[in-house]
Amino acid sequence: MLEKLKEEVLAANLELAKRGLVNHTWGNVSGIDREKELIIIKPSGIPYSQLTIESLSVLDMDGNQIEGNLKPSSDAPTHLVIYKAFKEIGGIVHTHSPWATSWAQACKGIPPLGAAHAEYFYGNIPCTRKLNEREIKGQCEAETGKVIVETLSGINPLHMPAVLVSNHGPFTWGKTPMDAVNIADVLEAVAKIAYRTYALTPAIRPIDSNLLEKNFAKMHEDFKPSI
Ligand SMILES: O=C(CO)[C@@H](O)[C@H](O)COP(=O)(O)O
Repeated sequence: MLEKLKEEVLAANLELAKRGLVNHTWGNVSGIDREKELIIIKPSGIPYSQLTIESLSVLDMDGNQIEGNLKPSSDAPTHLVIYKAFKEIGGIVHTHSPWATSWAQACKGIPPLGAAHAEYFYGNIPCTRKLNEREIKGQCEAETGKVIVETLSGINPLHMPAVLVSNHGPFTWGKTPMDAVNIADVLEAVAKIAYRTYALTPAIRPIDSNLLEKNFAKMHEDFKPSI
């Protein structure tokens, strides 16, 4: 089971690079084995072109390294906090993809402006509050996870599978690592389209709530629309 998950995490990391969602060594994908309570994550600072099964880091839920000789991603504490809070997810992606990161750096959520957004995200893609000085000087990556969980409070994470971290970039998730990559890809497109929509019509209003429901329901069998 862990070997299969390693294959999935490697494939998802390589796909992230193939789709142009990451530059240099930025970003990372992880996956979780809920039975064994272990996560597998990209090693820190390693180019995507050099990734192998053996280079991946296996961590327990306290962040202790169980397998792998390389340093795990510096974002591992963020991933761990998210996995502990969102039990229904199996994979997490972090990127600095330019359009989504532009919104994150501007500390702005992305309102639902059209059907493409509504098929994947049920409402405004939220942006976290900024970390305070104590959080930045403390365990900043774990605090980033906490502020993500705080931002998604009361929201089904599979209905809002993305967040923008203020002054940083996007995190996305899904049932599998590859699902989280697909969401990162859609998020980047939605962020670009929304930016251009505002450029054309700065006073644009969000999509009608009935249209939001209808489009979201089309893609999510578990979602029961009120109309
Ligand atoms: O956002 C950050 C750093 O703030 C990271 O996503 C880096 O882009 C990659 O870090 P490593 O996974 O290589 O440690």
